[in-house]
Amino acid sequence: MQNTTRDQWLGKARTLSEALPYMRRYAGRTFVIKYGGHAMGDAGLAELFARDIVLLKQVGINPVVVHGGGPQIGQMLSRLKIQSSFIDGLRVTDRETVEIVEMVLSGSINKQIVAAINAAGGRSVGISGKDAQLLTARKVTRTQRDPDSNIEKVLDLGFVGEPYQVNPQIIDSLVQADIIPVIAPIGFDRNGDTYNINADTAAGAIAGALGATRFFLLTDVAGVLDKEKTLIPRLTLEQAQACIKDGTASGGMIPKIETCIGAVEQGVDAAVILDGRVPHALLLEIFTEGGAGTLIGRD
Ligand SMILES: Nc1ncnc2c1ncn2[C@@H]1O[C@H](COP(=O)(O)OP(=O)(O)O)[C@@H](O)[C@H]1O
Ligand SMILES: CC(=O)N[C@@H](CCC(=O)OP(=O)(O)O)C(=O)O
Repeated sequence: MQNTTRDQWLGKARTLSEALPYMRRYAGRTFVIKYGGHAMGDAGLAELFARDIVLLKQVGINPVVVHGGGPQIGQMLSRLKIQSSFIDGLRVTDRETVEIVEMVLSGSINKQIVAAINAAGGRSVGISGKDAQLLTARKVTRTQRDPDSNIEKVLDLGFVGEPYQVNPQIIDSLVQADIIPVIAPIGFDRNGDTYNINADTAAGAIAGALGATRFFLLTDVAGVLDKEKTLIPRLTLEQAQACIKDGTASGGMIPKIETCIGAVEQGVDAAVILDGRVPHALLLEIFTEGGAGTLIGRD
């Protein structure tokens, strides 16, 4: 019994000691963390996530949180009896829907995350892509070939946007004031229209514009899995492309990998896809030798 306790203590000490070189390496660096709607489902996990973000700040890293909330938007729309459909993983968003999307993302979810970080001892401020012109969006278009006529038609997704211009000044100002920014993926255009932006895409564009050292995508799988469902710990940009081409990645994993590739090409050192349902997934990934998810980097 006594030995177990001693071994446990030694184990904890070893883990803390192992973290030291990583703390040194990452002090002063910016990490962008995309916190997905599935990953934030459980209240206990959400509290641990907030504590981990505060810990990162405490050891000198500058965390920037970009959140999603797809399942929560879906719940609100069904409560209001508004139908919702998706094209290529993007929610078709009419004028009525974009109001609900903004209300759920910028209103309730954003403030819940901010409150959790503040309750864990951090100083956090919630903004959306509309604040200080952070995310100018342009309308997303998709085309589909009609199988009978073979004619390509343009599909209208409504107010679905993609980042066109990222102006990260407001993030820099918050970071310099030691505040942890929490960002809702809502954009605007010059006509004053509001756009619903996929949270992965928004986070990747922000990570790229900030030249972040790391970009983390917290999701509901261990990372990128191979065809035998085994976790792939590391992918080069070429290998990541191949995963999409050869069908290893499908569905929601495709835009995630594409976003990671885009972020690395824009100057992010490495992007990591990891399981947000694992307690302290971020800490394990950042401060331990093995890491926890799939790291996508230049080499
Ligand atoms: N090779 C793969 N490795 C891991 N997940 C994959 C792979 N191919 C497809 N997926 C699917 O991608 C999903 C993650 O994308 P998505 O559901 O859009 O996540 P989120 O809601 O967190 O944005 C996984 O739950 C899994 O079903
Ligand atoms: C255009 C589009 O599809 N926007 C997403 C925005 C939220 C999101 O991306 O949330 P997750 O990261 O939790 O999936 C949506 O409406 O669901």
